Amino acid sequence: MFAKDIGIDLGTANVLIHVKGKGIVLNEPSVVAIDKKSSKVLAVGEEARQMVGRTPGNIIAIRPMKDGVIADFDVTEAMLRHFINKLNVKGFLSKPRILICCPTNITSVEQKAIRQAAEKSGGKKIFLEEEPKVSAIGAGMDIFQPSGNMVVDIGGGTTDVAVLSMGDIVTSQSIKVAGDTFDNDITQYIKKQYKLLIGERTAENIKMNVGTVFPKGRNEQMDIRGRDMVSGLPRTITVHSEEIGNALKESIYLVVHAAKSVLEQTPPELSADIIDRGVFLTGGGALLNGIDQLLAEELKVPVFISDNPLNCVAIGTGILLDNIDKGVLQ
Ligand SMILES: Nc1ncnc2c1ncn2[C@@H]1O[C@H](COP(=O)(O)OP(=O)(O)OP(=O)(O)O)[C@@H](O)[C@H]1O
Repeated sequence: MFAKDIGIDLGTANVLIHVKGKGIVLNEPSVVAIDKKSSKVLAVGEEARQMVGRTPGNIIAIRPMKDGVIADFDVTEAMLRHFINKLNVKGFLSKPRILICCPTNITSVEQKAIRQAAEKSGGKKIFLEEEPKVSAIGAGMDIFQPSGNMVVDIGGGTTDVAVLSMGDIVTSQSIKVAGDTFDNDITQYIKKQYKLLIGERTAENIKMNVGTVFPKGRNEQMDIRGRDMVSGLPRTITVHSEEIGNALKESIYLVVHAAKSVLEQTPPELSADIIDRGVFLTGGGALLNGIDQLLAEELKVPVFISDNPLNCVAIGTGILLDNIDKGVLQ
């Protein structure tokens, strides 16, 4: 009987689900809205994201996996179950195998609980895989050959840097500096410079539309609204690329530093391969303006933004599941 195997990118910012034969069927933010009094889940995904920063006192819209770790396990489990149930796995001809990629820093207890949540939702066999490996595969790298491949995956909560060869990670580093940190840097800068309070979503919009991390990068401006810290009233200001670039500088150099230290620990033969093939950027942070140019300048190797960086992990799960009979998953 044909089972539609399922791949899940359980990211701190977004959850993507890939179903064999269908491609990516679900792509939603990792947000859950909860009624504080009854602890009832009111909304999950995009519907819950619309509520962030806009809820009345008794409702909270939370990101259960903020900062690259599972901050609230019960809510993460409820979210995972909600998304799998949406696929109506129980209506499949036979139980699917489920491959889940989750944040790199989670504990073995959390891993076990994620497995159990997926099993309860109807999975026959559950596999967990490391995110940088799967994103490298999704970016089109052939990591199963005896040659060096380097990937820098900049997500919402973590940046994972890894050198892979023969299907496994040779050297790697994971830091809790990624998209959320950049948003927070922008919020703090606007607060300090303009005495203006802005929400999470405004900070993210500034990062995407005006932000740059390369000195000769884009030169844009944008009007933003927030609450004046002195008068308490709404106020509009205009921000420019250069000032946002300065606000992001410190965090970006932590990413550069992580990439450099992984390269420094890489065996020379594999380093030579990386010079030939270049470094691939995956995850939403790969879309940050100028990040490819900055890394190329600092690492002295070619750097490429992969096609569809936000989808690499989900695409990678599909490729692994297609090759499951070759023993690519344990
Ligand atoms: N155009 C863009 N410019 C800059 N950042 C962007 C852009 N598009 C998305 N992002 C950022 O990418 C991040 C989300 O990326 P992604 O979905 O790869 O993370 P994730 O897989 O959920 O997180 P993690 O890998 O930490 O678990 C968010 O911080 C988002 O703001």
